[in-house]
Amino acid sequence: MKQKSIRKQDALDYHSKGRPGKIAVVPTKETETQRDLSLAYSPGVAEPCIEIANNVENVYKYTAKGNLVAVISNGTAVLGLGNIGPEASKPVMEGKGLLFKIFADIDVFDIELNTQDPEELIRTVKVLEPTFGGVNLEDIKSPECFEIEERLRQDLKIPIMHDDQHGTAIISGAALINALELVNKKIDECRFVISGAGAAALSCAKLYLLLGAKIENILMFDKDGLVHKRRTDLNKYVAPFATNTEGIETLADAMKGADVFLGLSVGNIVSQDMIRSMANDAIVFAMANPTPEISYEDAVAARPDIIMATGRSDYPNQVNNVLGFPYIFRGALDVRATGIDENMKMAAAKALAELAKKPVPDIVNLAYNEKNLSFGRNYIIPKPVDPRLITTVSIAVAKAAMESGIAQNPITNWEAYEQELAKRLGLDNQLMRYIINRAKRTPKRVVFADAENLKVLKAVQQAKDEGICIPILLGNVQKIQRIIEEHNLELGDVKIIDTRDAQNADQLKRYGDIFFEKRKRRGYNQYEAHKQMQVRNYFAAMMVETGDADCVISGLTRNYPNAIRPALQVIGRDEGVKKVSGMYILLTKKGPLFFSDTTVNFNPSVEEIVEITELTAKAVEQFNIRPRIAMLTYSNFGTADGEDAVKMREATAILQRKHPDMIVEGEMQAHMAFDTDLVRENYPFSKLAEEGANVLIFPNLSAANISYNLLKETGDIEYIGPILLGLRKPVHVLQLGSSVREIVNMVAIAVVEAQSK
Ligand SMILES: NC(=O)C1=CN([C@@H]2O[C@H](COP(=O)(O)OP(=O)(O)OC[C@H]3O[C@@H](n4cnc5c(N)ncnc54)[C@H](OP(=O)(O)O)[C@@H]3O)[C@@H](O)[C@H]2O)C=CC1
Ligand SMILES: CC(=O)C(=O)O
Ligand SMILES: [Mg+2]
Repeated sequence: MKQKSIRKQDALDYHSKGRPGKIAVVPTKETETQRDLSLAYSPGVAEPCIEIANNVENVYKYTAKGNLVAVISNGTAVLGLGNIGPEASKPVMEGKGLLFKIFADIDVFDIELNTQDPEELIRTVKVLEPTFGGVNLEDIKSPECFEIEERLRQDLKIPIMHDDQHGTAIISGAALINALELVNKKIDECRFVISGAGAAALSCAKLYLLLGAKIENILMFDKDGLVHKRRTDLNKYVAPFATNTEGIETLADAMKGADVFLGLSVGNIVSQDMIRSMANDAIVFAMANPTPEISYEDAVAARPDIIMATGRSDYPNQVNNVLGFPYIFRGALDVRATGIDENMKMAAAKALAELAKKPVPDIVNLAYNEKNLSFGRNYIIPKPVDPRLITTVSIAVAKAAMESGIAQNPITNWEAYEQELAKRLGLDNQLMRYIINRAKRTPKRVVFADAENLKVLKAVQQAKDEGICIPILLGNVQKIQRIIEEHNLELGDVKIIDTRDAQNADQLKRYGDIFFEKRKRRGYNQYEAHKQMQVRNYFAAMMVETGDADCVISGLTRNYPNAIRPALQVIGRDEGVKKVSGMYILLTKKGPLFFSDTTVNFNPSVEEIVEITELTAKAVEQFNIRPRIAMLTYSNFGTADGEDAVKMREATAILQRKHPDMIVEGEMQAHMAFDTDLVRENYPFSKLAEEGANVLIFPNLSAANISYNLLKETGDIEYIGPILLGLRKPVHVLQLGSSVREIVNMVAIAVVEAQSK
């Protein structure tokens, strides 16, 4: 249920590796030629400038303003870390930028301001208005944040929201609606204890009142204790929540018999006894970040009837404003709302609450390694990776803005808008997420043939932490342990086998006997067969062959044919397979592309092309993707009769005859695989006329190899491969230069494959 906690060094490495930080600016127009540059900059750029000068509304037409949000902080209330300053807040603000982008395709400039003076901050944000389509204020401490936001809301004509106030209120409001429904309690009868009287807590409390909570049923605490009428230090935002109840001093007193605890303060201030003292079916939202008021484990261990939520992604019920801000701004920007009003916030809260009750898509279950998430005590609110959030919440917000009369650009075709929203979700990382999560469901034993390598060991660490595999390492025990220690890896009691160690003589003997039986009439004498087992790639393959492991990740290599020989000799091909082949997956923005054969067959015959295509189609289906196959060469449907053109034409004909349901088309040039307009116009019969290809089969190894290498080098595209197709059991060979991430991806692919063997 819970993921392994994040290591400090991993978090630091993540931020510092490669280009420091997490976001960058990328051009969205062509910039290749001198003409492009003349259009992008002087002289061409003067034309949109003049158009905007004539009518300022044109700024939305000719610039990025309409999709650009400023995430602005002064670093005074950064998560629960307090006033740590503007520079120290930057990783959080870049993080918000990243989330805006991946969840709602909104571009962000994060702006960290070196001021604690509200007037200066207000003035600064005001003068920034021309640049941005919206402003997300973040981690600005109370009470200053209230006035700052209020004044800016009045003065700016673009949507503005202090996320810690309203984002948090919306999400926790949705979670509260659902939690109360589950425990069958009425909000107006519930007793609330709120720890924190800052930006988030006050805003949540106000929304709870709107939802029906009674102010006399709320006890609020700040750093100095109970917010009570007798106190003289309360500011005007907190004062309305002051109670006149007597006999309650501490949080522990207040928690007795309470129905709901809301924590938006600091970590570790609630004890198990306090949780135990609450009313039946207690609702506990311990939302301080990164450390909640009470840990998830402690709270659920304290009593069985609790509904527990935190702000963290590694436990059930993540009540975090990430579920709101990307989609609220998306909806507000798309209708060009002049603000974000109460109606829009309430619409977002209700849409979220409703979404949690709908059946959960498979991709969400997979992402959380759950079989069947459904509305209940451990699922009161949708998960952040739910692809329906963008359509559900953004549409609700856009509609509400139109109802409020603050939408300057009302939407008329909701169906088209919904499709447009769905397209905004990047597809490039979905496949890998799916594969990794499928691997996590039933992790397999993966033997790493070349474990004396830091990159491999780092990948093993990640794969183990993520729960993808049970690793077995081959190599010199001392050497591996030294690398583990030097780099502070924590592999616990992972199994390490040295194939040269006399201690493993029995296993070697057993494997040698089996190998000799297999190869005794194929060039090996008894001595050689046994000796060969000391070679790690052979030993690893034999572990899988004998059932001592489930899949092999073999060494980082330059020579592919040599590296797959042990697997072929020990494990062999799948039934009916004449030749193995290799596939690469390129993770593009438009979704994954599968390339074959990139690795094994230099110049395949028609029959071999047919087999390569069949093996590739089968592998693609394993990832739950319907293959749409283009048979590539230099000719289109008979326009040339060269050797490769004829080969691909004949292979297509055979495949179409053999597999009438297969979407396979050819022969064709590569651009015909994607340009559906061109295909419809010229070759309307093509099976790829409506939707382009996702599988590309090449006429020979050169073409395939050159193509994927060009794409990955010039397109900055992440790839996985080569994935060996056609073996009886999964063995995958790492290319020299594979990164840690690529190795982890490969492990996940091998595990998924092993699951279906
Ligand atoms: N899960 C989520 O989505 C979100 C979580 N949060 C979390 O909520 C917390 C507060 O954030 P925010 O409102 O922006 O910050 P603020 O600085 O505006 O508010 C912090 C509040 O916590 C109070 N506080 C501090 N220590 C204690 C204590 N020991 N007992 C009771 N109250 C205490 C402060 O009291 P005083 O007023 O006396 O200083 C203040 O009222 C942070 O941990 C943040 O990470 C925030 C937004 C979203
Ligand atoms: C989630 C968030 O915004 C916070 O903890 O401050
Ligand atoms: Mg925040």
